[in-house]
Amino acid sequence: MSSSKNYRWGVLGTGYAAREFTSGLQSLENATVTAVGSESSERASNFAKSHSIETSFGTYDEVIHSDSVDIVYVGTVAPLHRKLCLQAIEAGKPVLCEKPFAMSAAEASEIAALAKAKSVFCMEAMWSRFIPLMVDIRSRIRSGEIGEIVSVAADFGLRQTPLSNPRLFHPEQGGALRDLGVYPISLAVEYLGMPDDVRITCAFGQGGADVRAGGSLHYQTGAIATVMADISAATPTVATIIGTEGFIEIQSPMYRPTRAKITHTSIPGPATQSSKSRSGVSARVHHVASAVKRQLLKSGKSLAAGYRGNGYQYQAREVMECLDRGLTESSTMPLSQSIEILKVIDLGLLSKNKTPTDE
Ligand SMILES: NC(=O)C1=CN([C@@H]2O[C@H](COP(=O)(O)OP(=O)(O)OC[C@H]3O[C@@H](n4cnc5c(N)ncnc54)[C@H](OP(=O)(O)O)[C@@H]3O)[C@@H](O)[C@H]2O)C=CC1
Ligand SMILES: O=C1CO[C@H](CO)[C@@H](O)[C@@H]1O
Repeated sequence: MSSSKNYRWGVLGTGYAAREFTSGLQSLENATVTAVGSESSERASNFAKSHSIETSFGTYDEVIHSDSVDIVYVGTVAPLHRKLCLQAIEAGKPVLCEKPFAMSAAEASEIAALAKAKSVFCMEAMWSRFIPLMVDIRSRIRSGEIGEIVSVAADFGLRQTPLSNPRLFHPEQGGALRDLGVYPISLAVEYLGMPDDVRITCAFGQGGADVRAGGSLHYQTGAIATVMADISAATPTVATIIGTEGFIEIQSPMYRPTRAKITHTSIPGPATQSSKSRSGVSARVHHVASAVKRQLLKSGKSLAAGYRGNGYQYQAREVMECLDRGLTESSTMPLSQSIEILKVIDLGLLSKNKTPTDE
């Protein structure tokens, strides 16, 4: 389904995310960016010129209250997300807000509560969930192709320094967990829900930001997720979703993938004649090895799906389709999960085993 109405978007922010999002949005036929806002009228005006946007404002507030804006995109640094989302919702404007959705689960809950009270649409810009391959993977998992999900493993690491990317090393504007960890955690929360126990530890840099974070999420069902995020070292940036009847390996970059592999597994059959005739440990080893071989023989169907442009437009299309249908939330990225992602991050940042690092 694609939205029929033409929606006018107002962009808050003029940085990297705002630029990428605006380019993506401008590739959609039914969306127009009509206004951009910044804390500096010069930055807003330059952004408007380079993206052919008709109006620029030197405040975010003017965009939110502009009569020519139907939907607000919050693309500023995270400490401003709460305030800007609340202002937009108060003004009755649907909001799409960058990740991390807020600075804490408490802030996210406040936004979600106001959106609910005012019946205004609000969604975290977790663009990964709307990338075509992720949509395909979701539908396979929902139809039971790999059975019940018991484990998710995902990492996202970039090799950056405080000089190459100061925002990432700012304890409030970045940090490994809030900036990159949201993607692995979002995947775990999507397929396993809110964990019953979070065991994440962080290594903090001299500037106070967590530069590396890793650990596990545990569920009463016995399911376990492992997550890793790093802003100072590149990691494979891959993900694996494991079910009782198979697994899906999402190739790099796991947050906007185009390739994956699905493997269907089977329960190893009874021991073969030859292994039955052997005795002791060697027979057992032979039996397990041949079972593994049989499983691998059943494996390995490639999944591939490209995406158009920079991929940021799919989340915007979701917002507009939800509005067409009169919804105040997306079922693919519900606010309850944005809150859960931040609960996990809050717990991770509180972890007792803080390790200092030179980075
Ligand atoms: N979805 C994605 O792929 C990506 C998402 N992000 C997310 O987007 C948000 C912005 O990140 P990004 O665009 O990379 O950051 P940038 O540093 O490139 O831009 C930051 C933006 O926030 C505004 N801002 C307001 N107050 C401050 C302040 N005190 N210090 C710095 N900037 C400020 C800036 O100014 P002004 O508006 O006044 O011009 C600018 O618009 C973050 O939440 C980040 O996690 C980031 C990268 C990619
Ligand atoms: O969210 C993000 C997605 O990827 C970017 C790098 O390509 C990050 O910098 C960013 O914060």
